[in-house]
Parts: sequence; C-alpha cells; structure tokens
Amino acid sequence: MSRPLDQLEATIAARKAAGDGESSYTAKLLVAGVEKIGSKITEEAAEVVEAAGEPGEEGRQHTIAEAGDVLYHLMVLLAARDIALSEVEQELARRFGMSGLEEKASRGK
Ligand SMILES: N=c1c2ncn([C@@H]3O[C@H](COP(=O)(O)OP(=O)(O)OP(=O)(O)O)[C@@H](O)[C@H]3O)c2ncn1[C@@H]1O[C@H](COP(=O)(O)O)[C@@H](O)[C@H]1O
Repeated sequence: MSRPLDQLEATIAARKAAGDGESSYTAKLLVAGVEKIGSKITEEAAEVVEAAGEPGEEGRQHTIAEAGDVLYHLMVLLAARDIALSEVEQELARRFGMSGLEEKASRGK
C-alpha cells in the first residue's frame, strides 16, 4: 500500500489528465490556475495557524484537519506546475545536515 501522499498525488494527476472541471474539485482548481490555487493555500494556511492556537484535543484534531487542507492544496499547486512530490522530497533531503541558522547566515540574514 503506497503512502497517502503518493496516492493523493496519483489521484490529482488523474484529475488533471481528465481535465473535467465540472465533476471534480481538483480539476476545477487546476482549470482555474495557479493564482486561484495559491489563494486557497493562503486561506488554508491562515486556518491551520488559527486552529493550532485552539486549546486541547479539539484544537489538536482541528489542526490535523486544517493541515490536511493545506497539504492537499499544496499538492494541487505542485501538479499545476508539473512538480513531483519526489522533487520536493529531494530538496528536503538535500538540506539534511544543514543547519537552518547556518543556511540563513549564508544568505547574510
Ligand atoms: N484531500 C482532498 C481535499 N481536502 C480538501 N478538499 C476540498 O477543499 C475545499 C476547501 O475547503 P473550503 O471550505 O475553502 O471550500 P469552498 O468554500 O467550497 O472552496 P472555494 O469555493 O473557495 O474554492 C473543500 O471543498 C474540500 O472538500 C479536498 N478535495 C479533494 N481531496 C482529495 O482529492 C480527491 C479527489 O477529489 P475530487 O477532485 O473532488 O474528485 C479526493 O478523493 C480526496 O482524496
């Protein structure tokens, strides 16, 4: 059984190939384009941050749900730009062993 993110990537690719913006939310977003997908990410990002500030188990579960929305919309954005999840994973792997503070300092920040 593949990982949920891999399964989601395959589903999004299939929706993109079908190109039917009527019956699928994903296809509708892809037809609308990067600007619309980006605005959904901004909206969902604000919602996950708000949820993370809510107390207790309810807030924790709300944060999980909102994080799912962010990840889904980010995956749709990657598909819109023909970027594979594996490419993002490679970028993250490239950063292993590199301190975030050192990387920041190397940019003069
Ligand atoms: N993981 C998701 C997923 N997460 C969130 N969403 C949708 O993202 C939308 C965002 O939430 P909002 O509350 O902002 O919705 P909204 O106000 O209707 O959105 P807008 O009109 O503002 O765009 C909701 O409609 C959710 O249903 C998702 N839609 C689809 N998926 C996955 O994609 C698959 C394919 O979905 P379809 O493309 O719709 O067939 C599904 O089986 C899921 O696995």
